[in-house]
Amino acid sequence: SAAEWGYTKRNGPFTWAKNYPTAAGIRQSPVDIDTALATSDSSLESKPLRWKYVPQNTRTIVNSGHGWRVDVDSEGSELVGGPLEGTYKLQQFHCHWGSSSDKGSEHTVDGQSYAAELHLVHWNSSKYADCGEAADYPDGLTVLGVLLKVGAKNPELQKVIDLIPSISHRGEKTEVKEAIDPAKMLPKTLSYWTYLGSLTVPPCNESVTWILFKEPVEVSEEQLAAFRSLRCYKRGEECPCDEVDGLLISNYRPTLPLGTRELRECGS
Ligand SMILES: NS(=O)(=O)c1ccc(S(=O)(=O)c2ccccc2)s1
Ligand SMILES: [Zn+2]
Repeated sequence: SAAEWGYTKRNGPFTWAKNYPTAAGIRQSPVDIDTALATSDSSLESKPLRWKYVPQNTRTIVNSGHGWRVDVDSEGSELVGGPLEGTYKLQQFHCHWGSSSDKGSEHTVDGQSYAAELHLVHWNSSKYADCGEAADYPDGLTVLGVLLKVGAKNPELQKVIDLIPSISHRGEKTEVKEAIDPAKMLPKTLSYWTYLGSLTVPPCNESVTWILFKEPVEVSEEQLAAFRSLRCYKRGEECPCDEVDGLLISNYRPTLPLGTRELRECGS
C-alpha cells in the first residue's frame, strides 16, 4: 500500500494532504489557543459538562503504529452538556508526545507546548450507529483533551505504561486486566476551551467538537520515556520509518490556523 502516513520527514504531517485532502481543510486540528481570543459563553456555563465512564469497560490496549490506544466498550459511558447536543459515548483514549518534554502536546496555549496530550474520543450516539459512521458528520465526534506536563508520576496512566512492554511493536495488542478509570485522568478543575475542529490524524475528518481542559495534569519523565519506547513497525519486519530504530519518539501534529472559527471558554 502507499507509504503509510506517520510523523517522519518522509510521511509526516506536511505530506498528509497528498493522500488525505481533508488535511488541508479550514476546520483542522490542533490549533494554538490564543487565550485573548476566547469568548466566555453563558450557555456553556448553564449546561455543565457531565460524564460517566465504566472502568471495567476498558478492554484492550494496542500499538497502532502511531502510538498506544486503549479501546473501550462504549456501553454505559456518556458525555453530555457544555457545547454538546445529545449524548456522546467513549470509544477510545490515547496520547500524543514529543521527543523531549519541551514539546509533544498537539494544542498549544498562547504558543506554549506541553509535554504530551491525552485524548478521550467520544461519538454522538444520539444520532449515529457507531464511531466510524459518526466520523463522517460535523457533529459526529467529541474529543476531551488533557494537557500533560512533567511532574509527579500519574498513577492511572501508570496502568497503561505497565502494559507498554507487551505492545512494543505495531499491531500488537493485549487485554487490559486492571480496570483503568478515564475519569481519574481528568484535571480537578473543569474549565475548558471549545472549538470546532478535526481528527488530528489522517483522514483528518472535520467532525470533532474539541473540548480542551485548561488545567494541565502531571505525568513523570519516566512515564513519557515509556511512551517513546513504542516501535512504529511490526515485529520481524525491518523498520520502514527513518526514526532511530523505529522508535515512536514523537507523534504530535503541529498546529493549524484557527481561521474564522469561534473559540469559546467555560470557567476561569
Ligand atoms: N487525535 S484524535 O483524537 O483526533 C484521533 C485520532 C484517531 C482517532 S480514532 O481512531 O478514534 C478515529 C475515529 C474515527 C475515524 C478515524 C479514526 S481520534
Ligand atoms: Zn489524538
